[in-house]
Amino acid sequence: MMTQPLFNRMALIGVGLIGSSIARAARAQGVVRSIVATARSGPTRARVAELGIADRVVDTNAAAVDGADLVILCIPVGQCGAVAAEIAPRLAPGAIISDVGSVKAAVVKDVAPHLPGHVHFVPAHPVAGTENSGPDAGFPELFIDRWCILTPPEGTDPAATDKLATFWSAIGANVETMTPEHHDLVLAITSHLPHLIAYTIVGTADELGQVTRSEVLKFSAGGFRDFTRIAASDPTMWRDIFLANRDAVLEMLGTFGEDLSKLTRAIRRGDGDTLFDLFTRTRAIRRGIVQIGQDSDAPDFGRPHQKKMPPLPRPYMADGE
Ligand SMILES: NC(=O)C1=CN([C@@H]2O[C@H](COP(=O)(O)OP(=O)(O)OC[C@H]3O[C@@H](n4cnc5c(N)ncnc54)[C@H](O)[C@@H]3O)[C@@H](O)[C@H]2O)C=CC1
Ligand SMILES: O=C(O)C(=O)Cc1ccc(O)cc1
Repeated sequence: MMTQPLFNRMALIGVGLIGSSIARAARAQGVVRSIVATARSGPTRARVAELGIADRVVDTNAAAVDGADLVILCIPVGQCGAVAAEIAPRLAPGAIISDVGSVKAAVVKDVAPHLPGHVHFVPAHPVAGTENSGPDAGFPELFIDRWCILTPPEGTDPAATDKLATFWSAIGANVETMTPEHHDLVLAITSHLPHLIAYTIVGTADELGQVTRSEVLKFSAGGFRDFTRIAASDPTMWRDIFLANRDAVLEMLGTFGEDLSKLTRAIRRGDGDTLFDLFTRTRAIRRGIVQIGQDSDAPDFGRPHQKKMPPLPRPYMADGE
């Protein structure tokens, strides 16, 4: 019985946390025959070559996609349109073009118009990550038991979507398909707003000047410490996410603001019942999430070396297994 890679040549444009994790996981699972990688900066390309996580490192995005049957953009969402324009003339007929961006509707709008009719565009978002960036931050187990959401535009060949779903399953993810708009609404509340809150609270604490550096460290065993981890996330990536998902984030912020006002009023009035009822409900929600097992403690993501990783799934076996 032969183990057949799912793709012949995978091109990764951008080899930071996500790109390098895909490279490591895809190689570990034998899902691709070879990996070509590129990144915008020379030092990153040199580091990727040094780490040996790709078979070939090339200098330009256009050169990277030559002959690739899978191309994944692993770059900030604000860069996707320009990069699609750069690579479009060199894309091989039948290739699957995907991305890993945290926002989907804007990426579809920016990328799709540049792509030739002879390729398949299947956007994706692995809902897995950490606050760290760059090729050294990646690890092959990142996607295990995490969701990967595919948002194929209408009219996408279902066989291409299925093939990309198989790829993500092979590197450990649970795959779900939805529209880009639905994705953006859900992620606005589950991921984007929490990051905005973390950036705000850490910024506010800093501005108030009520905590010195040493006191933050000393007393950060509680919630604030978790916020500082999230608020250490990449500024370029998160600037792009908020600009690209503006409408959904603003909608969620509106609701959040109303709820915050209700809590403010309850505190001002000494209305303990309102506080207690909410905290009881949210505790049950957290316990439900943990039982479902789709999410573990977020702080652990940031310290993968301290986390006991589940075993990798067995190598991908193509037809004839
Ligand atoms: N960091 C996280 O936890 C997660 C990030 N994502 C998404 O994945 C994407 C990448 O994020 P990370 O890997 O964390 O970023 P990163 O900062 O670690 O890596 C980004 C890579 O893109 C390259 N790059 C930037 N602009 C480029 C261009 N124009 N051409 C070629 N290369 C370019 C950089 O050189 C770098 O190698 C983003 O769109 C982000 O929204 C998705 C899930 C989780
Ligand atoms: O580090 C964390 O807690 C994250 O939430 C990582 C993350 C960041 C962006 C995504 O689109 C998905 C996951």
